[in-house]
Amino acid sequence: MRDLPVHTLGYDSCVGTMTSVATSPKEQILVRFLDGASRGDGALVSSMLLQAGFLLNVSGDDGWTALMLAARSGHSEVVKVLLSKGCDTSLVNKSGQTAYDIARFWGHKHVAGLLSNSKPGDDHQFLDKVEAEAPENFFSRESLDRRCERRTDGKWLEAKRRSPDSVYILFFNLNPLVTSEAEELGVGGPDIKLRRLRVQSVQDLLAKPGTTLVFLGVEKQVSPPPPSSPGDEDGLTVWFALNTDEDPTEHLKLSGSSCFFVKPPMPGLFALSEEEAGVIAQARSVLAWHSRYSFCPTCGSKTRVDEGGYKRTCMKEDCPSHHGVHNTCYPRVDPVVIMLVIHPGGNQCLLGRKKTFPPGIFSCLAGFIEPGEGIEDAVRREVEEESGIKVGPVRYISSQPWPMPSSLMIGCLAVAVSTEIKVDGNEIEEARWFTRQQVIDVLRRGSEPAFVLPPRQAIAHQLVKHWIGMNANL
Ligand SMILES: NC(=O)C1=CN([C@@H]2O[C@H](COP(=O)(O)OP(=O)(O)OC[C@H]3O[C@@H](n4cnc5c(N)ncnc54)[C@H](O)[C@@H]3O)[C@@H](O)[C@H]2O)C=CC1
Ligand SMILES: [Mg+2]
Ligand SMILES: [Mg+2]
Ligand SMILES: [Mg+2]
Ligand SMILES: [Zn+2]
Repeated sequence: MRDLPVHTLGYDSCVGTMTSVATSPKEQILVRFLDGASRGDGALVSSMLLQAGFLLNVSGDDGWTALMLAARSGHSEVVKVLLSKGCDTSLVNKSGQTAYDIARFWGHKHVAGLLSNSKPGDDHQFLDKVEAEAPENFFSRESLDRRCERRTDGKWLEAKRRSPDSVYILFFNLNPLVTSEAEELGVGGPDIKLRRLRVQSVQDLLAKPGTTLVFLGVEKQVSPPPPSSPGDEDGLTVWFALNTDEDPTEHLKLSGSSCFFVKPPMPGLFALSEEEAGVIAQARSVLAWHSRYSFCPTCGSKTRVDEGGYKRTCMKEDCPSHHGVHNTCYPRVDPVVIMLVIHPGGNQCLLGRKKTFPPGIFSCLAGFIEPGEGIEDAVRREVEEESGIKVGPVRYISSQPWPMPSSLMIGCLAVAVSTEIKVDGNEIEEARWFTRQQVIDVLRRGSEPAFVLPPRQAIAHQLVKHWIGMNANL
C-alpha cells in the first residue's frame, strides 16, 4: 500500500474538508478523491479513476482508503465502482480494520454484503470482539422468569399469593423498601438490599384498597426443584411487588429490622446489586403506570386490575377500549435515544450539560423518540436540536430500562458530519468536543480530569467506555 503524507494537509476524512493548502498536485488529487468517496460521489470517483488509476488503493490519514471511507458511510454505489475496478479489499487501516470490518461496525449490511462476497474467508475478529463486549447496563438484568402465560391463570396466582414461599417487595409512593444491615449484605457486594417480605408481613396491606399488587415472575431454576410446600405443586418461588400511597410502616410485621424506603434515582437505587436493580426496573415501571393511569384514558371510567397487574380493563361495558389492541390498557414504555456522537475525525466525542446537572458533569445527549419516528432519525434530530451538530451513520449499541418512571434508553454511537457546536441554550447549556485522552483521564480518575461523567450505572457512562474500548478512528 502506498501512503501519501496527506495528514499534513489536515484532511478531514469524513467531512472531506481541507484546512490548509495541499503541498503537491498529486496530494491534492488524492484529497479530492478520498473526499468524493466519503461523500458518496460515485461519478467523481469513477472519472478520477479513469484518469489516475493509481488512486484505487492509496490511503490517506491513518491508512484509510477510498473503499474504507465509502464503507463507513454506507455508500454502496461508490463501493461497487471501487470493486469493479478491482480494488484490494484486504487492506487494513492503522487500527487493523478492513473496509468490511468498518461496514459491519456501522451496520451497513448491504455494503458488508458486497465486501464479503468479494472476499469470502476473511477473518473479522475485531468486530466479533466489539459485539461480544457490548456492556450490560444497570437495570437491564432479567433476574426473574416473567412467566407471562401465568398472568391469566387466576387460580395459580391466588395460590402463589397465599404461599409462604412467595416473596413480596414493598414500595411506598414507588420507593422500594431496603435494608442496609451488614448481615444481609456480602463482603464487597452492594450497599443496600431489597427487603424480601413474606405473605404474613403484608397481609394487612394487601387488604387495603390503595394497595396495588403486581406479579413479577418466578425465580429462575437451573433444574426443577422438589415441591417446597404442601399443596404448592410446582415448587416455583414467585415474586410480587406491592405499592401503597399511605405510609405502610405500622401495618408491617417486621421483627427488629432497620429498613427504609429509598428514593430514586441517585444515589439510592444505584446502590442495589445488578440482579435486584433488574427487578426494580420491572416493578417500579409497572407500579408507576398503575399510579398514573387509575382511570380509563379512553372514556374516563373506573378500571379493574387484571392479568397479574399487567392490564387495566375499563369497567364501562361499551368502552371502545374493549375492541382491538388498546395500548391504554397495558403498561407504557417511552423509548428514548441516547447517543455518543463521534467527531468526523474519529478521536473526539461530543458531550453536553443540561442546566440541571451538578457542576462539572457532561453526559451523552438524549431525547424522547417522537411518534412516527425511527431510532436513527430521532438520534439525528435530537443531536441537531440540542447541539447544532449534523449526524450521518448511527449504530445501535445497547439499551437500558430506566424506571423513572418508564423509559427505555436506546444507546447508539453516531458519526458527526459537521463540527461546529451551537447549543439550544434551553435544554443544553454547553456542549463540547472532548478528546479520547481527556475521556480516558476521566475514566481512570486522573489527577485533573476535564469533566465528570455520570456514574457507571448510567448508560451514558457505558457508551463512552464502549467507544474508548474500540479501536480508534471508526
Ligand atoms: N440513563 C442515562 O444515562 C440517561 C438518561 N436520561 C433520561 O432520558 C430521558 C430523556 O432525555 P431528555 O434529554 O430529557 O429528553 P428530550 O431531549 O426529548 O427533552 C425532554 C423534553 O421533551 C418533552 N417530551 C417529549 N416527549 C416526551 C415524553 N414521552 N415524556 C416526557 N417528556 C417528553 C418534554 O417537554 C421534556 O421536557 C430523561 O427521562 C432522562 O432521565 C438522559 C440522559 C442520560
Ligand atoms: Mg435531551
Ligand atoms: Mg431534546
Ligand atoms: Mg425531545
Ligand atoms: Zn373506558
